[in-house]
Amino acid sequence: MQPIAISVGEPSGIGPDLIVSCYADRKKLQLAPFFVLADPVMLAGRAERLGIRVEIANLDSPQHAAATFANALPVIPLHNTHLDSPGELKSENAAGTVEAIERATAFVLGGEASALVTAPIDKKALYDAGFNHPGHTEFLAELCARSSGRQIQPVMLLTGPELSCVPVTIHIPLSEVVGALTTELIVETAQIVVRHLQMDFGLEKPVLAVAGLNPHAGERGALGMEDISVIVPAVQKLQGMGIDATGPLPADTMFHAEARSTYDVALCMYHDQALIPVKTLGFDQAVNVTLGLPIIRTSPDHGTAMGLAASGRARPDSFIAAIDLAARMAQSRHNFRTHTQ
Ligand SMILES: NC(=O)c1ccc[n+]([C@@H]2O[C@H](COP(=O)([O-])OP(=O)(O)OC[C@H]3O[C@@H](n4cnc5c(N)ncnc54)[C@H](O)[C@@H]3O)[C@@H](O)[C@H]2O)c1
Ligand SMILES: N[C@H](C(=O)O)[C@H](O)COP(=O)(O)O
Repeated sequence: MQPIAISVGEPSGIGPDLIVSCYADRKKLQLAPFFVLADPVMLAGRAERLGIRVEIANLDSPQHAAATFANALPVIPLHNTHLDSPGELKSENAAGTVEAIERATAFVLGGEASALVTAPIDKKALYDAGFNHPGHTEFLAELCARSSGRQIQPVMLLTGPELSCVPVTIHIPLSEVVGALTTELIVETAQIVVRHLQMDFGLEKPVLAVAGLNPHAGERGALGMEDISVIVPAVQKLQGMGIDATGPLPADTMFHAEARSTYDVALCMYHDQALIPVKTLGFDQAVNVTLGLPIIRTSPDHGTAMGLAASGRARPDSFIAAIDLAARMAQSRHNFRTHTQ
């Protein structure tokens, strides 16, 4: 397997802390080899602030990253510089943050890396600098579409040991959810989820639970019609395709332990319906995965946690889980392709 590419994320947040601390503990954690798209001076500065001894090797390409990994943290330097300003956003840093995502993605698309792990970005800081994508999920879809020349619908999966959820609508205001939710979108999202659960997670016949939108899944139309007019036809279509899907289920009672044991993934209608239960049950272990892309991409489930940058108090667990899951998914996809070709 090729090494994993990591984009540094927002340099003022905890991304750099997690990268250097995971590298320092790589043997104990048995991490798959990775390289980082980052400003090596900023990264070395953060390691020093944290009192972590890390040797950094600047590389031109990922070619020698796996061999280097045992002795030094392989870093492909950004063309843009990153100021080391923990906890303080700097507008000058935005260009390097976007560059890291773009170049790391290109290495995975080009086959020089097996998967992409993204450290968190501060979305508003990038919006203010002219970045016009809601988040990584949508940006990665555009980068992959540009490279493949075909339209890509990205799907966000948040997965933890106790629960996996997919929001059908992602980064949009709650007031726009009803307008964006269509039977076609639910069906297409579910199909992408099923395909990737088979290909990347080794599940032969995934079971989906589809959440309702309104209280009590609309109370038979008395508390909103979308459950009947939009979600029921989607579930029927999916069942007609042979997909094991049930719903719409009242969202308030589908996440308790016994309910969770009946499905592999909950298909939720909006961002917080999906992410609140996953992060509540496993904030330290859950991983954000983008499905629907030609590449594998994972990320920790948390954000930049600016207040913890350079403090030594950022928990690395979700970042470790993101690296581990990326490596397992890359292996699973490789096995799937080998067996189906
Ligand atoms: N993948 C991503 O790029 C990603 C994911 C989520 C949020 N974000 C962005 O991060 C920024 C901050 O978002 P937020 O404040 O809502 O969420 P956050 O996850 O950064 O922080 C929420 C709370 O959890 C704590 N926390 C987060 N990670 C932690 C860790 N590893 N160890 C210990 N405590 C931790 C924080 O200190 C804070 O109290 C926003 O701009 C948001 O868009 C980015
Ligand atoms: N919606 C995600 C969350 O709350 O964890 C997060 O914002 C990350 O989104 P991207 O991976 O698209 O940046």
